[in-house]
Amino acid sequence: MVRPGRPRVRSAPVSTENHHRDAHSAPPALTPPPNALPPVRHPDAPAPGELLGSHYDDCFGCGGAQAHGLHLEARAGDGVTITAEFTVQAAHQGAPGLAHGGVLATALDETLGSLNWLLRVIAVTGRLETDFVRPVPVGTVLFLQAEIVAVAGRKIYSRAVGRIGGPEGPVAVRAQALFIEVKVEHFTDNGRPEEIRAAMADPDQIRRARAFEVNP
Ligand SMILES: CCCCCCCCCCCCCC(=O)SCCNC(=O)CCNC(=O)[C@H](O)C(C)(C)COP(=O)(O)OP(=O)(O)OC[C@H]1O[C@@H](n2cnc3c(N)ncnc32)[C@H](O)[C@@H]1OP(=O)(O)O
Repeated sequence: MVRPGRPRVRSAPVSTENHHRDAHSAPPALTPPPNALPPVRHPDAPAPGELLGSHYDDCFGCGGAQAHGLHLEARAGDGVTITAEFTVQAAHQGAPGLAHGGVLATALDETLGSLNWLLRVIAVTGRLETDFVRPVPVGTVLFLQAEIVAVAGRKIYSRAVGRIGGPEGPVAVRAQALFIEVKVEHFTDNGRPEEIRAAMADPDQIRRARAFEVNP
């Protein structure tokens, strides 16, 4: 029933195509092309089980210096896979008591971004498609699992799921992504000079940036 005085929202026919995709099929821009290759774990990648640590202290996803950041902790898995954990804090709410969808997308993005370290490639997110399957209450630990599916030139195709209630619990969020390999100049040419200068002055950061950049 339409209440008087309330503008009526007209809905156009909606394609149901995306609603019936299973977790393993991808929309066209996220489907690896026929010439794509399986990802190759770099010989110097962190060993399975090793914590990756933060790539940058001020990163909203993993940095320790961000009071309201996610403080996401990622751990290398077998092959080109990663697991990560993130505890939803009160600062991460959208609806009362529930995680904001953008924060959950950030957790997926950060986990997927960390995967590229296993290839020793610097890459940024080009496309990130997220399905929000279940609400995630404040206080919940989100258990993330991610893997690189294929690589085609500079394009890295990956996917991730986030579960609640335990590492084998029900899926709350999932994502498919396309990362694009970039040179370190992507950051040095575009980032705000103060932070770039500070990052470059930290010897450890430089080592990490080099490690990310070079795939000998
Ligand atoms: C100090 C240093 C520290 C370093 C630390 C690193 C840590 C990392 C931090 C991690 C934090 C977490 C992660 C984050 O949050 S990363 C932050 C969020 N992401 C960004 O800010 C990226 C912004 N975008 C760009 O800079 C450019 O658009 C990029 C670099 C991505 C591509 O521009 P570029 O000019 O270079 O390349 P191209 O345009 O020739 O495209 C190349 C190919 O890719 C395909 N394509 C592109 N986009 C899309 C799309 N949207 N859908 C589908 N396809 C797309 C394109 O068709 C082409 O395909 P093909 O024609 O070859 O087949």
